[in-house]
Amino acid sequence: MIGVLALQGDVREHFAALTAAGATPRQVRRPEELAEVAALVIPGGESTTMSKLAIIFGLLEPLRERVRAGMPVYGTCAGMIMLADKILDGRDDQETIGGIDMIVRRNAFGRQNESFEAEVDIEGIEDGPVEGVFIRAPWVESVGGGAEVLATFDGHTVAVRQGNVLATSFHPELTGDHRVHRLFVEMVRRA
Ligand SMILES: NC(=O)CC[C@H](N)C(=O)O
Repeated sequence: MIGVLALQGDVREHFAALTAAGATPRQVRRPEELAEVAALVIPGGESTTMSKLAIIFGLLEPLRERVRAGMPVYGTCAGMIMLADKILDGRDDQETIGGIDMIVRRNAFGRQNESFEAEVDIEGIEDGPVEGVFIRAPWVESVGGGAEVLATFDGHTVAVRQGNVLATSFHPELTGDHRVHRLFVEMVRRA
């Protein structure tokens, strides 16, 4: 059973992608719901709003604890920002869950290009590149020793994995290509 953090963002699209990848998704809005899932997807959306709502719903600390305890998590775009140990260009009061030893810059591609698509080769994904949908997307400015870079675009890191935590700058849930979700479901099965 894989939860989708349903505070804000493209929750429905992740539900569809996870279902297509063979998982059973559940909405997570409350700590009790978090306790019932084995893994979690953090959708794209707006990380400042997600941060605020996670605090209001009493989820921030429980999320940090579960990630520290090894729960598999996958974050796309705003979800990637939520999984960064440190962010740049965030709001002053913006909190993250953390989990990946990386510095992520919010809206990094956005300054050049609000929204675009590009082919991205991802380590561990076979049968060619995925179509990366970038929407006011962050990039990974730097990663620490424990984090593994899985993909770059235009010289910038756009997919990272550290142990059971996976993050992409782009939105595979919007493409109908479920290979990244299948990769995550595999990670969950092996965890
Ligand atoms: N597509 C997205 O998730 C955009 C992320 C958004 N720019 C943020 O800072 O949270």
